[in-house]
Amino acid sequence: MIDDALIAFEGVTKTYPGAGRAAISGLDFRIPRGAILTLVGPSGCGKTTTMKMVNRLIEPSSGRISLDGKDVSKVDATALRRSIGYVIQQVGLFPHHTISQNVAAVPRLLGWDKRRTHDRVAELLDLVGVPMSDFGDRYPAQLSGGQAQRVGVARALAANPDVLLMDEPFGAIDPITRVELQGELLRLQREMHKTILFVTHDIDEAVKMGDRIAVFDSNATLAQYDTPDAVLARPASDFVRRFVGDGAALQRLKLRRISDVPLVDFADASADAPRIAGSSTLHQALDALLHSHADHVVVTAVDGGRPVGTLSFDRLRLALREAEGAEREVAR
Ligand SMILES: Nc1ncnc2c1ncn2[C@@H]1O[C@H](COP(=O)(O)OP(=O)(O)OP(=O)(O)O)[C@@H](O)[C@H]1O
Repeated sequence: MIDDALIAFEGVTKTYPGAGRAAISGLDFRIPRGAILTLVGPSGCGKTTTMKMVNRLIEPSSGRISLDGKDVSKVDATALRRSIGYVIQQVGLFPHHTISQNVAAVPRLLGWDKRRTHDRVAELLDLVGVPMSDFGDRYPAQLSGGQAQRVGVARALAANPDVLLMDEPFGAIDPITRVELQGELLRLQREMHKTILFVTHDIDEAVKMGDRIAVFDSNATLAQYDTPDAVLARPASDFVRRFVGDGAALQRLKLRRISDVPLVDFADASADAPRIAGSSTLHQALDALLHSHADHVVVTAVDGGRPVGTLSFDRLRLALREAEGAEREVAR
């Protein structure tokens, strides 16, 4: 809902001093409260510039950015930055401070008392899977990249900000840990409902993490702002189509759960059909189908594994087409 936008860009352009062209131009978009917006695009298209204008690390050349209805250029920059969580790729932990001290940085600046700060740090370190009892007294150099990134997330959340800015937060992490961290952030977000601006150059990550995606093109403009499914199903331009690349249909299967699709009675299920939980994605169902000789999977209930129906390859394909049709109806 437009009225519930927490962050709004209106006609925002940034040209760096001496630069021949704008780093980003004519930006207009809104981020609904509690949503994750992923900013994606090729290197140098202006993603980081866009993000840094929200907490005024960079000032726009023209246009207006508002946060909860307030023009950010009218808010004290230090107070603004303390009210917004910020996570970057290189983590940026203070090397000579312990993990606990790092997470406590903003609460200290805000004048929280010792007890409150300690309890908050302990709560957050537990939440991100680097418990204070094991890690609190270590220094950043004594952590793995994945652990340091978790601490970076805890630090950004310390003062419970409404908004999180995340600039390629998992960009330097190995692929397995990266998938783990993505899953954990999504799990946290289901409880936290923060408004998150998440920069990535990886379209797969943008699709997985975003409630909405903003695709920037190499001309420093917004090429498409839409749901991940709509970007994959209906790229707004040749540029977006090329950027999305091959495999858009497969990607879309990752966005739907088996439980969203009407199932067929399991009475006729063949004995060698693979079994898969209804909470799995259609992509996982297809993977199971391709690994078996059966033409359907048996879908089981999340609690207890009781069979609740079957899903065939044809039904899976139909489900994707129907979803596309329904979206077109909504778009009209
Ligand atoms: N401080 C600066 N001074 C001058 N030009 C800059 C500055 N920061 C960025 N730029 C230029 O602005 C453009 C956008 O840069 P930005 O860092 O926002 O892109 P990006 O999409 O985040 O790129 P990447 O994915 O490579 O990090 C680039 O052409 C860059 O060279």
